[in-house]
Amino acid sequence: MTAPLIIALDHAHLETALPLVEALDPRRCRLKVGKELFTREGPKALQALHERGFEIFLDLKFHDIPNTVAAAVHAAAEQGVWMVNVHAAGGRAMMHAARDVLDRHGLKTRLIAVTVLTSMDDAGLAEIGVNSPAVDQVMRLAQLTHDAGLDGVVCSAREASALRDRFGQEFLKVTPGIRPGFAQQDDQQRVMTPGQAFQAGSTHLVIGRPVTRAEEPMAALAAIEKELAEAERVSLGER
Ligand SMILES: O=c1ccn([C@@H]2O[C@H](COP(=O)(O)O)[C@@H](O)[C@H]2O)c(=O)[nH]1
Repeated sequence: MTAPLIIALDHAHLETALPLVEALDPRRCRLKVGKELFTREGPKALQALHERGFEIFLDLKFHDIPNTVAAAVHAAAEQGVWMVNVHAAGGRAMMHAARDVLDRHGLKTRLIAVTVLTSMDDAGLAEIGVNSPAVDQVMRLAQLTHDAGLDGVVCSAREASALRDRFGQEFLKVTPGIRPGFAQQDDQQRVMTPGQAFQAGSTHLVIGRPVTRAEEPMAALAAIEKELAEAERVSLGER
């Protein structure tokens, strides 16, 4: 199995993230840099992680007018990140513009779109005027994302099997909200365990606090890898 794990470096400073980074191995995982770390440290954080051999998912979830988002996606891709994302709710024209700028410049950075945040449940969606279950809204935004030619979506693992059925294995399903049995749910609503997520068809599992806040992060990571290997054995046995 090529490592499907993406560790979310939700640290305040590069300096506090580096001890964990030094313990990790680029063959075992990719790294996700999000709003907090990037806002404080900027491109130098990407450079430091690239120098250590990691592929980076720059998770800034761009959501603005097409011209602005395309320029931001271009800027991210120029820094050599493996993956970048936008909000699908920004709409078809915005996603087209982002796709187009990468294609015109021959940039291979994966471009994906956030459907419904994993911290949202049906009640939370209703509060913002979306009166359909999360899974329906995910499928609606994923269809738009697919039509706009993006490489995949951010969704919860709970929607992964429906997405696999409609769009196939190649369309990326990047799933945060992963909670192993030993971890707390925190602010996540639509959660699954690593094994369940793998079996449901997640192509990449984003994991933050269950590893980064664990008393022994490397032991937590090893337990997750063991669970994934077991899930893979089961799924191979089923074929
Ligand atoms: O729908 C989404 C989109 C992004 N995230 C990000 O993933 C990680 C999850 O961290 P945990 O500590 O494992 O909860 C975090 O960086 C979020 O910004 C998400 O959770 N849900």
